[in-house]
Amino acid sequence: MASFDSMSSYHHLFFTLLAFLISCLIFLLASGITKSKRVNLPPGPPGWPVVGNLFQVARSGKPFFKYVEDLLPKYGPIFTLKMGNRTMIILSDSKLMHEALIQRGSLFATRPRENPTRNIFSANKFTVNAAVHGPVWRSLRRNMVQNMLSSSRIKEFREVRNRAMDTLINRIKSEAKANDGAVWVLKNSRFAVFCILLAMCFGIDMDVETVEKMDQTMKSVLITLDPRIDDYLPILSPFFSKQRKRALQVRQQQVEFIVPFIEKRRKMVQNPKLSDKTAISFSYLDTLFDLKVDGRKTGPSNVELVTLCSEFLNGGTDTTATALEWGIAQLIANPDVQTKLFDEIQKTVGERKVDESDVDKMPYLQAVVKELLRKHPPTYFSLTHAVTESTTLAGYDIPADANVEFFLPAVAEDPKLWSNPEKFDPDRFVSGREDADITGVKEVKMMPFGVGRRICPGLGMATVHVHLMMARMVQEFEWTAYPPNSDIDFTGKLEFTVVMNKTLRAMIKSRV
Ligand code: HEM
Repeated sequence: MASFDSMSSYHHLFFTLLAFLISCLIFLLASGITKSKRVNLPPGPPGWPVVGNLFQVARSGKPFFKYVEDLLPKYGPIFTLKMGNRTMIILSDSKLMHEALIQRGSLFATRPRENPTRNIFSANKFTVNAAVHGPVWRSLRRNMVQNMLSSSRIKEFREVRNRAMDTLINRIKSEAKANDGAVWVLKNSRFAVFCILLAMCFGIDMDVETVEKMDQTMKSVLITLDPRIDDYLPILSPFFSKQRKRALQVRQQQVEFIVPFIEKRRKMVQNPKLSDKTAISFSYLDTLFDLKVDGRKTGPSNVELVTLCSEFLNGGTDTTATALEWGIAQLIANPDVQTKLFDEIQKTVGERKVDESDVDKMPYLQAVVKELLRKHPPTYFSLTHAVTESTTLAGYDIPADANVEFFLPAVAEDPKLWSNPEKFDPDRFVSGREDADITGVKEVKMMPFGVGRRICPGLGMATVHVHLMMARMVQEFEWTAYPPNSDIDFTGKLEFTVVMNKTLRAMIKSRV
């Protein structure tokens, strides 16, 4: 049986390869006759026919961001990588980013076509992040920004945040007690922010078990969304039928798990008497049930609601927790910064717990967080952009179907824009020596949240979360290296965000 199976898959492989080679030939002939002379793409490393640079990237053994970083000295501010049937144009220069995203913002404001797996999970681009620039995107984004993420709405969830912060501190305390003072930073921050977003999204405070199940569901979705080679070479898709089946299964599990929470909330909204004691007065779902989406007659279906809720949770969880992990690592490596921050907290709030309204009165905390987001943007690329119609930039063609990528660390560590960019130095912002508008309107010097029309709508809320967690964690504990006196390794690795290669475990000592 086994040998028959392998024979048939051998034939399968043979005919697919044959088809692949014939397609290569047709492609080469066709592109030779039609296009190659007309499109003046930015320069880039020479690639192979059809696959382009795909195998060079895959075989380099480097994370993609490292591969790109290593090409910068040679190819500079704008270059091309051909990844199978995708043309990727990578920007790494502050002025070009400003031109694309601010000066010519609406032209660069759309998203490229999705691969089939992403289409399943985005319900055919029915999310703020995946929608093309048009009426659906406008309706979904307006709703998210105005009805959920405006500063007045964010304030309404203050109690949810306070509860999550108390839980965070208690979890850290008990983990330290059980492990001679050692705690994992990413895992704990992630749990705290996930609890906040879950409550905001579904309108209930969830117990630990449900939170963990929800987390598992979200994680399996993110793993399924990892790019595969057939995303770039669709001709290879016959070899990935198992993965496609698995993606559909994961989607079904996600929908089956989340729809009951949606239905529960729907009933509560229709009949407030059904609310139980865990119910919160307002939620993201409430804004979505009857949402009018331009160009559509009906509101979102349950499957679409699952998609929009997942976007809300995924957008803000790993990004925020990643910032905390790098932040605590920097406080450990720079004890003078930690002391200065603690002194400011003490001076500002005294013995009571830090409240989010204190943040305005703590310029050093703000400087630490800003420096942290400059030095360690949680994602090294903004989400992929595309142009609404073919255009040129820096004298090169940008075709309408190209992926336009913005490499964020290149500007945040550009020695032409920053003094000592390598150094983690919050004082650069306090002394007035340097500054940067994070929205990039006048100039792009750092863009951890992107800039322009697609700028992260969660920016305001995310900064509240990072400031508050950082302040509470430093107010309660003194952070040092684990194992004691060891050096922190600041290399990063790509998971869903760029996290620390060696996940941060730290020693804490209670300050009270
Ligand atoms: C420290 C935390 C966060 C960071 C670093 C971050 C970063 C980013 C970046 C770089 C983009 C891409 C911008 C572009 O396409 O040019 C983005 C988009 C987005 N973010 Fe965030 N984000 C964070 C938190 C959040 C939160 C809390 C939410 C919501 C709950 C959120 C929801 C979104 C959405 C929906 C988009 C897509 C916007 C669009 O396409 O119009 N993010 N974010």
